[in-house]
Amino acid sequence: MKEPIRKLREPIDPAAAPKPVRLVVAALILRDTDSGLEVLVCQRKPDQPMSLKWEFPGGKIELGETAEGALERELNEELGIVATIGRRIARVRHKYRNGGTIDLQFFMVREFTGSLENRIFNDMQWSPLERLTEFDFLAADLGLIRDLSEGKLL
Ligand SMILES: Nc1nc2c([nH]c(=O)n2[C@H]2C[C@H](O)[C@@H](COP(=O)(O)OP(=O)(O)OP(=O)(O)O)O2)c(=O)[nH]1
Repeated sequence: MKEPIRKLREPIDPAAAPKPVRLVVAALILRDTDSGLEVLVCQRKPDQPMSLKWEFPGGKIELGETAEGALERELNEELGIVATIGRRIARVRHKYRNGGTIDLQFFMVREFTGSLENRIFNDMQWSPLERLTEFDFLAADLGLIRDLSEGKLL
């Protein structure tokens, strides 16, 4: 027998409702040097949430965008480049302590046009893969940072 539809007595509390998962894309922009591969790392500003932590450039996927399309847009906004988005290297899900969950996809970028310009970050640096653990990265990135620094992914 079908359950009758019951009237909702309690008002819905928006603060108690689960937050939707945020879909985020980020780029491992790589360059070859005589001493090996380097990747571009970026530091969040002091007035941002999770201030001064390090991350890879990127951001949230907007409605109607593909992951690659979103990343191309973010890299253009943040760094002033037109990037060719390469293969996806990793995907992680992470629950931050504020209750927000992110689904984070990392893509490789080996080619771009334009010159890198720091438009939004506190700082930006090229890091050899084996030195990535010296940066204070966002918690969701830590597994990837360990694997990259141990030469496991690239
Ligand atoms: N771009 C980027 N974001 C990351 C990384 N790791 C990680 O946890 N994130 C999180 C931080 C942010 O909460 C979210 C990216 O959102 P965003 O770049 O569009 O905006 P935002 O920092 O202002 O974040 P928010 O306050 O809107 O949550 O993903 C990473 O390596 N790169």
